[in-house]
This record gives sequence, structure tokens and C-alpha cells, in this order.
Amino acid sequence: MRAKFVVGNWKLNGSLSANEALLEAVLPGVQKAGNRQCAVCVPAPYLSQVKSLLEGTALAWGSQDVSAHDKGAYTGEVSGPMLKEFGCSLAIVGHSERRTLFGDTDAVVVEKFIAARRAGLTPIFCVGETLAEREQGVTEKVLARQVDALLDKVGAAGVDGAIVAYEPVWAIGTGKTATSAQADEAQAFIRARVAARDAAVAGRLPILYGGSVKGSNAAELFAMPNVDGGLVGGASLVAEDFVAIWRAAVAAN
Ligand SMILES: O=C(CO)COP(=O)(O)O
Repeated sequence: MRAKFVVGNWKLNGSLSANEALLEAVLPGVQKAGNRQCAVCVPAPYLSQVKSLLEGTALAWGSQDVSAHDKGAYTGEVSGPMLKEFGCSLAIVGHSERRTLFGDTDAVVVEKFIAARRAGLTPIFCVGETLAEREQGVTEKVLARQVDALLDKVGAAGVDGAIVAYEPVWAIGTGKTATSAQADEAQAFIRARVAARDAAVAGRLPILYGGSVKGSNAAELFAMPNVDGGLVGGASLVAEDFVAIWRAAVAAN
């Protein structure tokens, strides 16, 4: 059975005191359960704090982005080897906020994916359509373009061991969750796209859903055959909500 992941994406939120209070409240609710994994992706300045609070616990941690470059004259960037030094196991790449607000193109996202793997991090490769694209009926075309950009560069073997997250942009931070059927349909499409290159890799690829995941809808989403967990924004900042989502992942299949 595929591993289920619940990954919190704190985005640009937190403070030393708020992080400590949040993690102290979350930790007792997160026990290891089979091959499921729970993690938080935090702003880079807090990695040192998070490492000291989470080392030896059941909660893993990661970054929200990674530079395509390992070192050099790239002001403001944070590299994979640096993230690794702070104990990160995961790195989100291609989040829609990076794509739309900071100009990360398909090609840049693929370079970041490759950099994450080079550093020994598990990339969480985000894809998803905007509301306009869904309304125009081009959701699958957009997903195919985003997924193929990666597969064309790294091949199916290159995504083996990575994680994909389907995050419809219209469901992020809006309170509008994709229905479990909409999520499953899109995620089945992504899996088929990978299966066209390598069915075995596609079969073991965790594909998470992101976009207004809450304690109240997680169980229904996670029951879908192609939804292998959640990438959680707002609800990851509220301990009881995040723990409820984790419990739903532990209870699923
Ligand atoms: O973007 C997301 C996670 O990466 C989803 O954010 P929300 O859960 O706040 O909708």
C-alpha cells in the first residue's frame, strides 16, 4: 500500500514563540503509524528552531522551496545542501504561489526538483490548474504540461521516491475544497500520465491533495483511491485541526 503523507505548509507564517507553542500542541497527537508520515514545511529562518524541537520525534520537517543551484552568486537563495544540514527531509517545489507570484516556470520548477534530489531531499512537486483554466475545460491539458515538463527531463525513474501534490489554485486558501471526486479524477489523470512511462513507478507514487483541507473534509478526501494524503496550508497552523487531519490519514484504508 502507498504511504500516506500529511504535510503542513506554514507558508509565510510563524514566529519563534508561535512555532514552539504550535509544535508542542501538535507533537502529542502525532504518533508513528505504519508507513504514514507527518511533516511541516516551515520558513527557512526557523529550520534551526524546528530541528531542535522535532529531532527524535515522529514529525519530520522540510522547506517550502529550494534553489536550483547548490552554491554561488545567487543572492537570497537557499540551497538543497543547506536545507539538508538543518535536517530537512522534504522540499516543496513548484507551489502555485511560487509559480504565479514569483515567476517559477515549469523549467525552473524542474531544475529545483533535480536540485532537491541531488541533495537527498524528497521533493513535493506541486501542480494544479487555475479557476479560469478549469472553467475553460483545460485542467488536464495544464496538468499534462506540468507533469510532462518533469517527466521529459528526469524520466519516470527520476520521480520514483518523490511526492506529487495536486493543488487546484482555486481551492487554495479560499475555503473551496475540490470535491473528493474532483480531486480523485485529477489525481488519477496525473498517475496515468506517469503510468504511460512506467506503471510500477506510477503505482507507488504518493499523490497528495492540497486546497482547503480541514479536519472536517480530510477523511472523505483520503478515502479516495488516488489521494495519498494532504498538503495543508491554513489548517496546519491550528494544532487541533492539523492533528485531526493526521488522524484521518491514519484511519484511511
Ligand atoms: O497551498 C496549500 C498548501 O500548500 C493549501 O493551502 P490551504 O490549505 O490554506 O488552502
